[in-house]
Amino acid sequence: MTQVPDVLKKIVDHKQGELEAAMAAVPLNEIMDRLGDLEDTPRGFQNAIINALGSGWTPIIAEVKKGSPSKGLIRADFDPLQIATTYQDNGATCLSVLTDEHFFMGHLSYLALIREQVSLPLLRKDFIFDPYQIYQARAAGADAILLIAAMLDVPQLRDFHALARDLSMDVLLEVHDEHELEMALQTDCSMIGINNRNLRTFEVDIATSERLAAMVPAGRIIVAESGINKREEIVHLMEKGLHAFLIGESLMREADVGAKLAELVG
Ligand SMILES: O=P(O)(O)OC[C@@H](O)[C@@H](O)c1c[nH]c2ccccc12
Repeated sequence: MTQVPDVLKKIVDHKQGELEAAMAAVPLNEIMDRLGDLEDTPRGFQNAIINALGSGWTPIIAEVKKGSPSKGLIRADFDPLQIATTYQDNGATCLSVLTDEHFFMGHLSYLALIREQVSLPLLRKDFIFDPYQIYQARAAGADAILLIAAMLDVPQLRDFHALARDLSMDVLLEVHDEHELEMALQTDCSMIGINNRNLRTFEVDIATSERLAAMVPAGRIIVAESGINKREEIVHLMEKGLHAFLIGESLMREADVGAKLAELVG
């Protein structure tokens, strides 16, 4: 692991406490029992993206996001289920659901709430550093998890990816520079997210996606993450080899979320 950005350190420190409380309340063996009883199987997150691409559709992973550490409250009138339904009705391919409570104003329970009413595959968007969180994600109704290279080492990335696959979930492995991309390429994770947001400065530069995508060998799905506002940016990034787009804030800021998503899907 290289230098972990301060904000990630702060988040992980806080989450360590939350994790201990969760493990005390619901021990891992109980979660495992629940998983054994789960009737539903994960929805193919990566397959939904591949199918969209195959039919000439722009794959957008629309994010259910109330706030963030850099922006504070993004949307005051926040109803996760209503937003998820609007995303589904307006052409989203998959959904990303923030489950971090303290920094992103999300909740783990949003996954099950949304899953009941919406048929799109769901990504648990959180900061994962312990296998417990991966089991917890599946039990809560996630179809895929996010792994962040900036806060894990290569053996962890490999192990966590393998565990997610054992539980039939997909993995979006997030990188934001060349070094992290090299780490990602040492795993067989087939879906790589390129975060345009620098976690040290919070600055967003869409050129990051373009620069790093050029270094990804064929055969992996490449997702551009953060700071995407316009259809033209998506068209440009598609020409540069990006396959899918993870978009939160520019949707959540609109009064008419559905119209904005329809415009981005094109
Ligand atoms: O709201 P934006 O700029 O469209 O970005 C969405 C998503 O990329 C961002 O929320 C994100 C990317 N990686 C993360 C890791 C944790 C929490 C959040 C994120």
